[in-house]
Amino acid sequence: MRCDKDKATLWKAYDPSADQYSTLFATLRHVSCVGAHLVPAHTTAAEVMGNPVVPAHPKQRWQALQDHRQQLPIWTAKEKLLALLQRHQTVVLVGETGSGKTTQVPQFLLEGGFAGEGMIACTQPRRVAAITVAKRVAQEQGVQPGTQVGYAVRFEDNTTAATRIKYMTDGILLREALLDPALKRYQVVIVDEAHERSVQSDLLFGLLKGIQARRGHNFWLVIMSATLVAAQFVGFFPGAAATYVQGRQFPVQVFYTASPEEHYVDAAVVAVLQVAVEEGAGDVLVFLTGQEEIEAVQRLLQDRANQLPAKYQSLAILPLFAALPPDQQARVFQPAPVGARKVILATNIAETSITVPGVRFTIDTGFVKTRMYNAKVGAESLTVTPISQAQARQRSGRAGREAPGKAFRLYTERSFRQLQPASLPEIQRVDLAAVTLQLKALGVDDVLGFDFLERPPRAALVRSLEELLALGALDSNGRLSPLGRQMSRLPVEPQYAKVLVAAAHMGCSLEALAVVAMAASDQPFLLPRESRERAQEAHKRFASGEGDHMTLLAVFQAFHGLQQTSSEQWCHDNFLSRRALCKAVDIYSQLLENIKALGLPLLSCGSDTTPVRRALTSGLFKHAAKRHTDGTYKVLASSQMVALHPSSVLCGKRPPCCVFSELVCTTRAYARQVTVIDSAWLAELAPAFFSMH
Ligand SMILES: Nc1ncnc2c1ncn2[C@@H]1O[C@H](COP(=O)(O)OP(=O)(O)OP(=O)(O)O)[C@@H](O)[C@H]1O
Repeated sequence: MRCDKDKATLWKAYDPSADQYSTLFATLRHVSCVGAHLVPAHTTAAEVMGNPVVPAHPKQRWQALQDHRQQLPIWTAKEKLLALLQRHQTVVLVGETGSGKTTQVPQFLLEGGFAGEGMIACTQPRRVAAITVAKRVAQEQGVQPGTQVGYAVRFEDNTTAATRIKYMTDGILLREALLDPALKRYQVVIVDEAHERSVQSDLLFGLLKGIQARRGHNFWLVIMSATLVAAQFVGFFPGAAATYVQGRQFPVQVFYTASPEEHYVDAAVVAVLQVAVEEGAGDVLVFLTGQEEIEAVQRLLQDRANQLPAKYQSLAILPLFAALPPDQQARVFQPAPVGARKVILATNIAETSITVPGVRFTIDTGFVKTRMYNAKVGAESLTVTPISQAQARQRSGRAGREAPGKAFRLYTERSFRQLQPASLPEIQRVDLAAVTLQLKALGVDDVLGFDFLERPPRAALVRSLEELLALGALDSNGRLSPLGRQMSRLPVEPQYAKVLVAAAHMGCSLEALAVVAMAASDQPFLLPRESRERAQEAHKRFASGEGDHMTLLAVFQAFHGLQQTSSEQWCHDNFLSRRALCKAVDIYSQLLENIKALGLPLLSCGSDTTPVRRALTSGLFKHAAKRHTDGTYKVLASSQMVALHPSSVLCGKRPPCCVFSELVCTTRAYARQVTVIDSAWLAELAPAFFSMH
């Protein structure tokens, strides 16, 4: 749908040549701040008013929730769905975003007796969705989250023996299948957002099909999706039936720009300000591609919103991305401070399943960051790519959850029509080593013959088998080795799992755990524009001549010993992100428990870090590189030429041989997180790989 006439002005505003743009922009840029202000994102409504928020009577609130539930379109399909499940073990349910699938279907099945004495699992591609939906459904059931309705995500299990409906990430269900291959605790598994086709859900489809064949009539599957992909699933699961739910609760008006936008980030900023100026009440959800971009937009918006005249609502700008700590993510779901409009700057983690209360407007930049595996180079990279039409619909769908909404797409209608109908399934474009290891651990010996919904490229599967063989996770017959079984129990990529197991045998578990936890966390070094040089000086204190991993280790060790009170000041003085370091400590503790559970020794190598670098070599050898005469580096496995990343402490130091964590492809190929090694270690620690090459 094109924008209606009176709103055309809004979109003309994106055309720099149009008067509207310059007028509005001038207003926004030059009006001095007369009372308009930004409410700090963490201020609650009660704080702004100076009064506590008075909750409505719980009984009334519960009744209102029940009334709301029954108005959802899915209620018209309740009886039909239950009747279908009496006749079919698998039902594919297609319904528009906001029709009520995620929140209602598990409750229908529980009330319909399908859980028997067991549980209903409902999987989500993302943890934030699993957590928020579980909390909502617990409210609707009138119970505390974690009791009858609970959730489980990586590093957090909020369920008890009383739990009957369990929301979880698809990865968690796969991990449960490692210990309980028939998933006996569950009578029903619901795979939600099936169209997203995450690697984990693609593995689940094949696995669940096998479980259903073995368990027979006591195990139901419900595959839910907002897009029309029913035929593929019906064809895959024997005897499956499909059903459709018409309609959504509230309409969403979709707007496009009149002409293509050159800079989508700028366009997003202007669009938010225009909503603030031209639209009525309601919060705004903006889709961007990643943390750095979100933080940049947050700064820009804060600067510009400060100049809005007082008559416009203040903006409470809140980021939302996967690496954000849970308490900060939770702020997004709280009401906006009184007199303010929430502006949520999110990655695609806000794209499916979740309802952000208050959101009436979405702004869709049309881009997403996607993981792509380059088989030639044998490395993955994160690239900003256009979204698919299905993603655009999901994004718009977030606007009409509690009332009619508006979706502003920062691209033309023509561009929308040119987008792919759906994104390429993740399993077709990522490194499959982790997938193959998981399948082997689940008892699937013939990975090439596994019943995939859509088979990944054979060459990619073969390559992943070779990689696991080189890591020692498989024996020469292609079966999971004892080392491979240990690796499969560690919730990190296979190469890091190998580092951890090797480190345990080399007497340096504690150091390796710290390095892996730091590598898995976010960038800890802060470089504020205004004090860049001071920050660089501070960071130099941790720099190790042996490379970035040892530098990360030094930072971790210095931080880990601090008290909570002194750590804030210490991080501030050293220009380090306390958030990233706390996250690393969290991951460290989790991995420590995993290593203990495997019965591996937990030893420290003290100040000689040679064993840690050797352990790193035994996992990262695929990323080993030797210095070339011209100072660039040749990756031994692929012969690709790379440079050391400018952020590396080794940049300019030219060590003869190194291993690195990842390849980053921007204007040229860079090795990021680099460690100096002795080239003789390669043949010693990865003989299978270096004889193959
Ligand atoms: N946390 C919440 N707070 C407020 N309302 C909510 C919440 N979660 C769900 N709702 C309400 O329930 C409705 C149905 O949500 P539900 O997630 O079940 O829909 P859905 O069909 O699964 O949508 P999608 O495909 O987008 O996930 C929402 O539109 C919203 O009105």
